[in-house]
Amino acid sequence: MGAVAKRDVVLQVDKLKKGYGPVTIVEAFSMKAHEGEAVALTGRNGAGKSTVLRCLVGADRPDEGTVTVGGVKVSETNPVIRRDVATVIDDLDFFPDLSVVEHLDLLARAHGLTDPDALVDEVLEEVQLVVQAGQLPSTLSSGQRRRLALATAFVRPRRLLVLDEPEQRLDVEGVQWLGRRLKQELDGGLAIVLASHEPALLEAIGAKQIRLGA
Ligand SMILES: Nc1ncnc2c1ncn2[C@@H]1O[C@H](COP(=O)(O)OP(=O)(O)OP(=O)(O)O)[C@@H](O)[C@H]1O
Repeated sequence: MGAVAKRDVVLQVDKLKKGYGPVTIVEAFSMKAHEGEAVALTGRNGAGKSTVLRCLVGADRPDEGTVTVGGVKVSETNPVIRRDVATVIDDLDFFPDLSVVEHLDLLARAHGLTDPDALVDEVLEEVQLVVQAGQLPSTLSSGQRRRLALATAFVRPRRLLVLDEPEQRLDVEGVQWLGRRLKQELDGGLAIVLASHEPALLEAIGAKQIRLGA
């Protein structure tokens, strides 16, 4: 029997508590995600999945508890965290006057890739936005905007991928593609944490499931 390689912990959450006003949404929430591991948050609408994900990427500050990535405490402004964590939590904050290809090129360069053309072309092909490469985000269909948001995660360095319902608005083939793509990422050693209502996607990537709420 071959030895199983020891996988490093990428994300560690300890006793996270987060609420809004007097309402506690999550409490005493702890989890880990190792290299090559997918962890899915499931549960009903309003259970707190997005709330947890926002705390994981530093977009929201926990009321209590700690979140670390590679041993470094998470904050959105920490350059180590910004380098290591690729996030697709929503797809609304595009620059209105940059085309699809310019978005991907800018992002890749901002993360230190000096000649990203080949990678950007490859990712555009993969998300089927080659024809739309010159369009502004506002002219894309809703599913195409989702594809662009997902593409942004694949043109930059990453150790941890955090995705909020990545299957949203994708067509059937798109969801199947996403399953295959995320599996490749896992095989390459990435850790993935996602919220999802799509059991087929979770099965495709062999995600460990954590159910929030009742
Ligand atoms: N900024 C906010 N102010 C007040 N309440 C909020 C805020 N953000 C979220 N909530 C509440 O927190 C709860 C959890 O919301 P959250 O978006 O985390 O749920 P979710 O599990 O991701 O749901 P869904 O499956 O519908 O996406 C909801 O009751 C929501 O109304």
